[in-house]
Amino acid sequence: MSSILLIFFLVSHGIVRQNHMAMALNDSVSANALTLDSVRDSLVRQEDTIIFALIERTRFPINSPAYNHSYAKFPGYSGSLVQFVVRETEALLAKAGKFTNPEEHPFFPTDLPPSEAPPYNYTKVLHPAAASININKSIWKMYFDELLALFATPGDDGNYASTAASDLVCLQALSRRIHYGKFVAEVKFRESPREYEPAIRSQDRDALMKLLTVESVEEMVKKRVAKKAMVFGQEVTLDNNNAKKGKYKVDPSVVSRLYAEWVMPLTKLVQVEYLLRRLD
Ligand SMILES: O=C(O)C(=O)C[C@]1(C(=O)O)C=C[C@@H](O)C=C1
Repeated sequence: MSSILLIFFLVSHGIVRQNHMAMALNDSVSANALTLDSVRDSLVRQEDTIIFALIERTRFPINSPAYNHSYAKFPGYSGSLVQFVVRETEALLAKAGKFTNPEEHPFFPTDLPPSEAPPYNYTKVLHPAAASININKSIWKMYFDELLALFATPGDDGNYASTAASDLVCLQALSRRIHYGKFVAEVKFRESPREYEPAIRSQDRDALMKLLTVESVEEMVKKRVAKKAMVFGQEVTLDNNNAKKGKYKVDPSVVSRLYAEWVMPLTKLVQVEYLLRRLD
């Protein structure tokens, strides 16, 4: 029963998000309305999603059996509980049409079932080569090998399935944000094709990285996400005297570091990968 509830939660969650992002495509990333401001607005909004997802994950301690390959045997699987939850959920959401949206990228793309939903005509914004770019392997590694230990408290409360469901929400939010680099790169290319074309023709990664980097924006992003972590993660009480000042559900410096060391560098990597293929 509980696994049915879990799947139901994940499905409804995925579908709600998909509708939200489909709106984003229609509203802010329609082919003509594509501007650097509109894609940056989406990145700013996605910060909220990521920070709330991290806050939700902090409801559980680290719960390491969820990541231990020998914890449980699920039929047909040799991996961990979290792999089982992510694979099974992605298979279900694939049938419901999730991955027909160019903003969505599966963590386990091999053997995904086809969509059984009626096709939706997403605005075609990206170069077709975008479909070949999926860096979720690096995002998975970063999340489990580096990030998790920085914000989840030590301990074990037995809630492994819910923990895995929370991890999935974090992973999806991070993946969507990082792969949004495709849209950022497309808008940058459209705004100054003459600047980008020589570096694309010579397949010069370093030159592309230099062209697309805006350090002042990165500084702003790092400060803003730390501030959001303070605002979203504070203890809210009606009694001012009881407010636990300076105690946040997720450490603002960890969120800032997440963006500085992983989210922005990986978004830039996606941008470079996309631009390298932009003239194919
Ligand atoms: O806003 C941009 O111009 C982006 O390319 C996005 C982004 C980011 O990931 O937030 C990445 C590279 C830039 O150096 C600044 C910010």
